[in-house]
Amino acid sequence: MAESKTPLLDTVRLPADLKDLEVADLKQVADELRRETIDAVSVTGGHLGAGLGVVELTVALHHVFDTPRDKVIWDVGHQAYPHKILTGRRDRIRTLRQGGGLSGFTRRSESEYDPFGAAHSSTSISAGLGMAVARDLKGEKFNVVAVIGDGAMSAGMAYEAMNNAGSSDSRLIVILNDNDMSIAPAVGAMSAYLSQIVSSRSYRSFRHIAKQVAQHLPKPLERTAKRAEEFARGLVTGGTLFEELGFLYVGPVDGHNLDHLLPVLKNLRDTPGDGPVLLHVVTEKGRGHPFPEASAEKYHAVAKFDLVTGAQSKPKANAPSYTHVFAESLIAEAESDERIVAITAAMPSGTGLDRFARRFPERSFDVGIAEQHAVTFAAGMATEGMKPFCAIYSTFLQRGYDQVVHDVAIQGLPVRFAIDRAGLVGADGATHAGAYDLAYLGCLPGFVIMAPSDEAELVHMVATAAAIDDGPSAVRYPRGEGVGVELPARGTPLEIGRGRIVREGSSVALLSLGGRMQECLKAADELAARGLSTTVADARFAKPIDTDLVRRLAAEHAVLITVEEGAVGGFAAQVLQYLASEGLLDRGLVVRPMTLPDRFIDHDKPEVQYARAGLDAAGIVATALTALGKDAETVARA
Ligand SMILES: Cc1ncc(C[n+]2csc(CCOP(=O)(O)OP(=O)(O)O)c2C)c(N)n1
Ligand SMILES: CC(=O)[C@@H](O)[C@H](O)COP(=O)(O)O
Ligand SMILES: [Mg+2]
Repeated sequence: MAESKTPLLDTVRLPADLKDLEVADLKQVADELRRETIDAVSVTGGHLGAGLGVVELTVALHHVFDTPRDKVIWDVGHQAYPHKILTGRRDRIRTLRQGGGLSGFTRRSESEYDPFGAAHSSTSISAGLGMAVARDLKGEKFNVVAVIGDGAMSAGMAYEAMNNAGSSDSRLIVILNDNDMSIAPAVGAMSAYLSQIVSSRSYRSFRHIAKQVAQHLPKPLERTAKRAEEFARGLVTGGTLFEELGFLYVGPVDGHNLDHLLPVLKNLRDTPGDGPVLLHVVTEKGRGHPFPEASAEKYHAVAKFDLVTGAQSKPKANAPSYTHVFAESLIAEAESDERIVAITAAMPSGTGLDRFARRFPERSFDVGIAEQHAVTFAAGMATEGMKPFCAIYSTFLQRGYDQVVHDVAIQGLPVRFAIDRAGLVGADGATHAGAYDLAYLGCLPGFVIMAPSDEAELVHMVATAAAIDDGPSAVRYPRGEGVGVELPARGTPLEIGRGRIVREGSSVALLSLGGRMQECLKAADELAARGLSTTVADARFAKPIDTDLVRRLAAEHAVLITVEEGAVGGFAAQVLQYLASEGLLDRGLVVRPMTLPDRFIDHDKPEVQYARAGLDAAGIVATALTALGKDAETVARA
């Protein structure tokens, strides 16, 4: 039998198995855990860099704390693969992000060692404080540890939580995992501030930290006086921002050095005290990656790869991605309009705006993970006559919703939203699905909402958005590659609220919005083969809808089916509202709205997710046949 490459890790099924190990053994477990993480991700693909950076921290936390009684909350959860391996999920680790397999993030339903589900960033301090306060109210005793990255620390939620925690008596341990990286290099004043702390102080030894902790964890009665003293000390010595917010700041500590980490964590665990503590650990994203020539940003998420050569097995692209086409179209528009500016919230490569930034560095803004700010920042620019394109994934724009309503829509400001990852996104699953934007934007007066049926349409829609100067607009498009159509050199603005007929028929009308067009065309072929002549129309606009087109389709067909990659309440709701208000449903027209179903769809290949949602050609055909009152067998025989 081949010798195991991970002999010591093989003896660790649960964190309890780490408890009695000596430091030297824990170091070996960490080395083996890193190897196992790399091996697993080479099979599944996924978020590799963040996990590799917290291998030692993960081992140390599970050795020192009594999980799952003590709660460890991983912010975002994309760094939790080593945690999953140590918490009873090693046997399924090679199913990460695959259909039916482990989630790529933490998830309460997956394990009692995941006390809080995540995937969107910067929630850990709020959730941790909630747990700590509940614990104290119930008179229970356990530790709560929130591990948050420097990138996640740029979001408003983290500050809202610290503001609350800093005035709370509840003990919460926040570990700031500072690797000086978000997905892209970390940006902003906070990042510069953290770098300044790290460079101005050498790593703190346990002796130093033990003294620091002993001095600064006052007994409850002395607390107020002590706080005043800390504040005064901060003014004199330039104490950290965290101290001034009411945290005990500990660090910086080398997050890869177990000799330092273990005693510091034990010290925090064993020293009674109230109020929050922040332990600043410094780590390297992608630490120990076998192919160090790749950049740290490339480590963030990888496709399956060959363990020997490092070659990633990405399927060959047959067409440019929508993201790429968006970026190139925006650059083309910006060449002739210097008012165009582009904003991303920490996703420069994901949104394609890294290309824009290379061409127009001074007109490009990465504001960090700060979607709420990104939206209102764009609104501010719009008031000054700039033409902001705010490029945010559909799922992350949810966080900026009040800003979209209050700062953009109500003021009628011409902010252009480039909403990437619309629809189902595959391996990231339900947390990242772009399911709701059609519903949450469609209800806002004055918004123009577009969705391209192919990448050439996207080029025209970017040009349309650039031309809309009297109110907000949005273009939403899916993850992944386009259809492979020829691209125009430059977009031509579309007539607002005007769709188009793609194929003429007579029995069934398929009114498609966005990326399901190819499935509609396949469905039309299949229906035609069964003798059912089918019209296929491209709505282009979810708002305002093309009422002439809807009226015509309703008048000329027995069945009208709308198809969209969005949740209930989106495009179909607009069409049904119109049909019902105009009395067009009163005379026997059969309408079927095809949306994402009213449930969350787990991670899987996108095509499987869509099939499960009934939004593939087969689902459309079945819907049409049922609407006509025919079953597939009868039609096939006829
Ligand atoms: C609200 C939100 N915006 C954007 C993202 C996309 N995102 C996932 S991880 C990440 C970087 C996080 O950086 P950091 O917290 O420092 O963790 P690291 O990957 O460096 O360990 C970003 C931008 C997200 N998950 N949630
Ligand atoms: C963890 C996270 O939120 C991002 O890394 C996300 O997984 C990126 O998704 P894309 O791969 O679609 O850019
Ligand atoms: Mg980071």
